[in-house]
Amino acid sequence: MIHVEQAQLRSMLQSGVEELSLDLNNDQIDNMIVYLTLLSKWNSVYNLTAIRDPKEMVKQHLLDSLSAAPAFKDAKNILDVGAGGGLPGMMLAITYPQAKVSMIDTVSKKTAFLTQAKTELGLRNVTVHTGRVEALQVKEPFDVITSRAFSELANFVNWSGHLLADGGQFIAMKGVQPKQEIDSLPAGWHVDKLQALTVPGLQAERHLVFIKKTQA
Ligand SMILES: C[S@@+](CC[C@H](N)C(=O)[O-])C[C@H]1O[C@@H](n2cnc3c(N)ncnc32)[C@H](O)[C@@H]1O
Repeated sequence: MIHVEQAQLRSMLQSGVEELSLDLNNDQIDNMIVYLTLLSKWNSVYNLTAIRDPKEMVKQHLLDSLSAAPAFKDAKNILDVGAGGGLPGMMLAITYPQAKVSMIDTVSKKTAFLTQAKTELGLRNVTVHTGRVEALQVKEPFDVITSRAFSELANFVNWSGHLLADGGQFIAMKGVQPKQEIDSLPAGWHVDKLQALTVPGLQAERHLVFIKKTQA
């Protein structure tokens, strides 16, 4: 991306961030643009995302992920399952440097990109895992487990439930309100809250689904 285009992308991102009323400083916005540049560069070789136009990436990846960010403001230890090119995990790690953000994906070229981006962005709060989430074992369970464009809610909960701390929650990013998936949640889990999201520059429906363990 040439310099002029980067300035345009930055101003698009900045106005979206203002529309979302997010409290991000210039360094954080700059880091998001560095991430976007890396994603765009690696995408030509690694196929990290089908969206190739950087302006569409600002809307459909960066601002889409950032529209969910307020839901994570109190999280201390987040896992992004099926993080792919790092969405929403990278946006959360830049927005909340005080939180630990782990990302997992089965595809090693995607996690190689995430590891490189972590280094280039200087994100000390990021941990990257390669493999299936079902097989992941950690010492410290997560208080929030998230995913975007990952799987049906039942699979998400069944495959990652062992990683959730007591009192923790899943926050799934979905398009249209996933009524059927909610009805098919495994026993012992319930939807605590459903939230419609507005993404600057996008008309598409977006929802957050908050899922918690049902108390016995
Ligand atoms: C459609 S992509 C979404 C990527 C990213 N979250 C986004 O919104 O751009 C789903 C990702 O989940 C990963 N995946 C699929 N099954 C998985 C599993 N069992 N454990 C971890 N990652 C998985 C895939 O490799 C893929 O990168």
